[in-house]
Amino acid sequence: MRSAHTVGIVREAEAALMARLPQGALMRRAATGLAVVCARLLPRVYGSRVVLLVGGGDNGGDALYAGADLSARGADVRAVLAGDRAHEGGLAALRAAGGRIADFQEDTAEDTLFDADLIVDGMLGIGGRGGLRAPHAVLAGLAATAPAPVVAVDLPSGVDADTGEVTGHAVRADVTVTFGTYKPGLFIDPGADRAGRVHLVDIGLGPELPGPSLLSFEDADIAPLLPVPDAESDKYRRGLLAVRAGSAHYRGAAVLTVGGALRTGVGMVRYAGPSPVVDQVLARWPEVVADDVDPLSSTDLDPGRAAAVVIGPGRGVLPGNVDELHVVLESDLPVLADADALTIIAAGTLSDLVRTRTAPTLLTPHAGELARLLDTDREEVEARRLEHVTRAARELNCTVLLKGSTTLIAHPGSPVAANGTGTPLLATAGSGDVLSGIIGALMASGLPATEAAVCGAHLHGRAAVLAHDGAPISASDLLSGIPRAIARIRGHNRTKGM
Ligand SMILES: NC(=O)C1=CN([C@@H]2O[C@H](COP(=O)(O)OP(=O)(O)OC[C@H]3O[C@@H](n4cnc5c(N)ncnc54)[C@H](O)[C@@H]3O)[C@@H](O)[C@H]2O)[C@@H](O)CC1
Ligand SMILES: [K+]
Repeated sequence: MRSAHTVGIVREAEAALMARLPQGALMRRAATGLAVVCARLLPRVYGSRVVLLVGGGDNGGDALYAGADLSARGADVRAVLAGDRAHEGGLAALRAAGGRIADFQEDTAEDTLFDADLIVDGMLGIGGRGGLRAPHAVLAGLAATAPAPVVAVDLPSGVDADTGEVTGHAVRADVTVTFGTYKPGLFIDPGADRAGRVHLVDIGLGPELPGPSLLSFEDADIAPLLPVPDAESDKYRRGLLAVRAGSAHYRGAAVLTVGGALRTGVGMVRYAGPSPVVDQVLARWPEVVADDVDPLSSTDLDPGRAAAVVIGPGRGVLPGNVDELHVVLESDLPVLADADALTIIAAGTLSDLVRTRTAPTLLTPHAGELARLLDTDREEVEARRLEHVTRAARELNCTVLLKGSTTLIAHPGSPVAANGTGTPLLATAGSGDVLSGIIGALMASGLPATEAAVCGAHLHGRAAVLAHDGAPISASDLLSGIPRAIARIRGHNRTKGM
C-alpha cells in the first residue's frame, strides 16, 4: 500500500524534521536518492549527457545537487535555468563538480534538450501553483518531444501535488522520484498519467507524518481481502446477493451485473425483474435463482435472505422504481446503488434515507451522476474529482466510488483510495454494470463497503487489462477477465508469503 500526504502536511513534517538536522541535510538526502535513480536510467554515467531543467525553488536545488553527483561521476551535466533565480548552494555544487550552467534561451533550448541522454525536470515541485508559465511551459513541451527519458523531481512540473490537476502544460515524465512520502496528485489522473513510474526516496520523514491523506493499493494489499470459501462454506454463508438491475428496455444491464457477481464468486445470486429480463438472465446464467417480479407494480420487494443488494443499473426511474429503491434502502442490508438508483437519489426524495441508514451504503457514480448528487456541473467534478468525491461521502454519510480514468473511493473520516488498475478501454457501455456486480459479490461475502469498493475497482481494472490483449474490449469480454484477475492477484500473494 502506498500512502500519500498533502502539501500542507508534507511542509509541516519537513519543518519538524529540518529543525533536528543540520541545514541542507534533507535536500542532500533527496538529491542523493534522485542521482541514484538517474544513474540507473543511463547505460553508463561516465560521458552521458544530462540536462537539468532548473526552477527558482528548492525543487531546482534537488536537481542541481543530483546533477553535481552525476557530474562528479563523469557525466556531462548542463543546467538550463528556467527561473529568474536558482538555488545558490546547488549552483555552487554543480559548478564545483564541473557542470555547465546557462539561462534559458529560446533559440538554443531545443538543441540542448534533443542532444540529451537524460532530462531531469527540476522546475516545480510542491511549491508549484497553477499552469506552467513560459519558459517552464516551453521546456515542458521540448522535453515531451525530445527522445531522452524524462525524470521528474518530486512530481512532474505543472501537476498539482494535492489533486493531480493539470492546467495547461505539464511535464510528461517516464519516472518520478518523489521524496519523503507520495503526493496524492501522483495517483490521480491526469497527474498519475504524467508521472510514469514513481520511486519513493526515504528522507527520514516517516516519524513526522500523520495518517495518510490518500492510499493507493497494489495486488499484495488486495489479495488478503479477497474472500476465500472454505470447506464449511455453504451457499448462504458464502453470501446471497440480491440483484435489482435491468428492465424491459435495458435487459443487458441485468445480464452484466449478475455476470460480474458470478464471475467474482458469491454463494448465490438472486435476481428479481420483469419476466423477459428473467428469461434472458437465466439463458445466460442458469445458476441464478430468478424471481419474476415487475418492480413497477409489485409490492413484494423482500430481498429474502440476501447478504447485500445491488440496485440501479438499467432499472429505470419511474415511480415503481422509486418505491423499490425505498424498500431496499429501508432494509438493514448493505446496499450498492448505481446508475438509475443514483438518479432517483439525486432527485432528492431518498437522499435523507441514504444519509441516515445504519447499514453500509455504497454509491458508485460517474462524474455526471456525482454532479447531479451534489447539484453542481459535470465539468466541476471532472476538474476537481478528489474534492467532490470527498464532499459527497461527507454530505451523504456513506461510501462513494467515483468512476473515471482514476477511480476514487471516499468514506467519511477515512483517507481516500485511488485505484491504480485499468485501461482507457474500460470506458465502454456496460462496464459499470459489471463493476456493480463485482463489488456486490464482495459485499455479500462480508467485506465492508469501502474495502469491497477498493477490491472491486482493483479487480475490474485488472480484469480489463487481462481481457483486452491489445484489442478493444466489450463489457462481456470483461467478465472473462475477472477469474483470471483473481487468480493473478492470489498468486501474487502466495509468492509474497513464501
Ligand atoms: N522542504 C524540504 O524540506 C524539502 C524540499 N525538497 C524539494 O523542495 C521542493 C519544494 O520547494 P519550494 O517550496 O521552493 O517550491 P518549488 O521548487 O516547487 O517552486 C517554487 C517556485 O516556483 C515558482 N512557481 C510556482 N508556480 C509556478 C508556475 N506555475 N510557473 C512558474 N513558476 C512557478 C514560485 O514563484 C517559486 O519561486 C519539493 O518539491 C522538493 O523537490 C526536497 O529537497 C526535500 C526537502
Ligand atoms: K519537478
